[in-house]
Amino acid sequence: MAPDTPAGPTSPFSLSTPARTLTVDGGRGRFRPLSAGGGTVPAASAALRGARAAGWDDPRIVGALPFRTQDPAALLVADAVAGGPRPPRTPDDADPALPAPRFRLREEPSADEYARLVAVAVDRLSREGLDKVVLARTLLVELEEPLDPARVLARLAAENPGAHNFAVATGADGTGPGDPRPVLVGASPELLVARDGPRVRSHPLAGSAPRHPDPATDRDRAHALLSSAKDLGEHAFVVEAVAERLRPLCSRLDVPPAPTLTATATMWHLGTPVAGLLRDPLPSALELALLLHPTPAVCGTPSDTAARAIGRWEPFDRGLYAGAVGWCDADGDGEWAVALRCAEIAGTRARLFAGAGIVAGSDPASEAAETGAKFRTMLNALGLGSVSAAPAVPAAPAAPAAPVPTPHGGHP
Ligand SMILES: C=C(O[C@@H]1C=C(C(=O)O)C=C[C@H]1O)C(=O)O
Repeated sequence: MAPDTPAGPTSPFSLSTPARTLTVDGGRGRFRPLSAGGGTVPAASAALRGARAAGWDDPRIVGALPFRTQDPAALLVADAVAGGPRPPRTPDDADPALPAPRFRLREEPSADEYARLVAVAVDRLSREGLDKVVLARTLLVELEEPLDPARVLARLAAENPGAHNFAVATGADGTGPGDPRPVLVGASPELLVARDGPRVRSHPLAGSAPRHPDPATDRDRAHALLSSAKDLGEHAFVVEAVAERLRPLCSRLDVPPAPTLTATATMWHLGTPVAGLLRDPLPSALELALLLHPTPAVCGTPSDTAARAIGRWEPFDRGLYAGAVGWCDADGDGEWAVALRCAEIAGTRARLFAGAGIVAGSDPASEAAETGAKFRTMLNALGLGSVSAAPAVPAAPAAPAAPVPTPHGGHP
């Protein structure tokens, strides 16, 4: 395993980015859940003050904010261990010799059902008063051996060196008696917000195309994305929303007039790096994350209408998926990534999430293929890279004798 393996199996929080790693030592570290009462921001300030008064070295709020603001967050106040930049990848990181595990898959909803849902959404957008809505689907994977979140995280970090790689104990109950608590593990390509003193940054993404193994086709896809009117329009909603929220707080805000390409191992995205200088009194990174979330990259435009449509149209609860994962220290500095390209792991089960922005010009089959391609990040990290590639979701391999048991409470 990588020498910088960011967390032991019991670590309740680990985040590793190209700039730093941040880990809560599950064995010896000091941490406690952030009490939900009285609002997140006052609770965070009180917890940080208390921890400082008690002599903690470097108390931070760490964890995850849910997609729906009314759902429970998974936040801790912790004496986190900060490390430097991630060392370069070692050949061992990717576990090349590991045999593909035996597994079963179930889609919720299936790629076809999802495409039908997208068609209905496209049809109803204007009647619902929506310019954009982000619709997601899930993939349930059941393996024979329990998954080790730390190992999955190490593989994600090896395969996605530019990402915000995270593992966060969700705080939810396990899915059955004796089941371990679920951990949200993922490799997000998207920076919701980072604050360093008065400097603020955000890197919204929207508009996507799957990578292709042939370099020429891969380049063609990237160029097509950069000039796609549908994707540029879908992207503009996100940048406008982020700029609109940040501008009143900033003495200066730089918003490039056009997006550039961001590449992950599996996807091309349109991205716009937004940077600014905050005015006094400086909002904390946690306040900024709560202010910006949910952006139209994961929700839609207008935001409230899109959130309600997602609640009606998606046949599952997002929980922490499409929320935000990150940290905020006692000075208010911090960094929050959008919780994407992730899975909730509990024991032998993983629930993968992937969504796509739907606008008037969306093609249902392409959006289904896009979500299929987005699953690849987690499938690869689970050792299921050989599962046939996108377009849609891979067919189940030969073998399943019995149906996959319900892996997620409340979804028969
Ligand atoms: C919703 C997801 O991704 C988001 C949606 C994108 C899009 O619609 O093009 C691109 C990047 C992300 O902001 C996801 O990965 O699940």
